[in-house]
Amino acid sequence: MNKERVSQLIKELLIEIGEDPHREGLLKTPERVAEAYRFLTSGYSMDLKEIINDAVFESEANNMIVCKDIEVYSLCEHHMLPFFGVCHIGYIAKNKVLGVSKLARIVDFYSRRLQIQERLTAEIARTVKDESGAEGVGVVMECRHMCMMMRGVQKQNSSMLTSTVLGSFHSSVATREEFMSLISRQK
Ligand SMILES: Nc1nc2c(ncn2[C@@H]2O[C@H](COP(=O)(O)OP(=O)(O)OP(=O)(O)O)[C@@H](O)[C@H]2O)c(=O)[nH]1
Ligand SMILES: [Zn+2]
Repeated sequence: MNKERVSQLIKELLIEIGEDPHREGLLKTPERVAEAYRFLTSGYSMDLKEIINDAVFESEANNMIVCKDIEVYSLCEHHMLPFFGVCHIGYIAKNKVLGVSKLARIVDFYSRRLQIQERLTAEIARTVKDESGAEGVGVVMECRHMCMMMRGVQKQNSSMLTSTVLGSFHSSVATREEFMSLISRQK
C-alpha cells in the first residue's frame, strides 16, 4: 500500500464530504486513516507459510480439538464498514496438531481484508484442514455488521451466523453435534 497516495485520497474524501482538511483536528487525519487501513487490510501482504512457521506438531491425538471465541474484526466488501464477532474452530487431528495460536493467526490472515462473512468462514476452514491435515474441520462464526446497524436497514441486535464443515464434520452428524455442543458450553 502506498501510504502517501492513500493519504492524498483521504484528503480529497474529506473535502468531498464537506470538511476542511486544513483545520487543526484533521491535519494528521489522512495519514492516520492510511495507517489504519494498512493494518485493517494487512492480510493481503501476510505470508501464510510465515504465519504457520512450521508449528505443526506430531501428536497421537485423534480426538476433537476446539478453540472458541476467537475475536474477528473484518471489513465488509460492500460498504467497507466493520463486521465483528467471534469465530469457533474445531478439528479432528490425524497424527498432527497445529500450534493453537496459529488458528487465531489464520483468522486474522483472512479477516484483515475486504470480506463477506461466508467466504471468510470457508477460507478459514479450508486452510485449517490443509495446514493440519485434519480428517475434519468445523468453523462457526457469529458477527454483527455495522453496515446493518449504523446505516441501511438499521437493525441493532441482529447477528449473522455462518458455518463451514469439511470432511468428517460434514459426513458425521455425531461429530458435528459434538462440535456444536463444545462451542455452546458456558465458561
Ligand atoms: N451475505 C452477506 N451479505 C453481506 C455481508 N456484508 C454485507 N452484506 C450485504 O450486502 C448487501 C449489499 O446490498 P446492496 O443492495 O447492493 O447495497 P445497499 O443498497 O447498500 O443495501 P442495504 O444495506 O440494504 O442498504 C446488503 O444486503 C448487505 O447487508 C456479508 O458478509 N454477507
Ligand atoms: Zn456492508
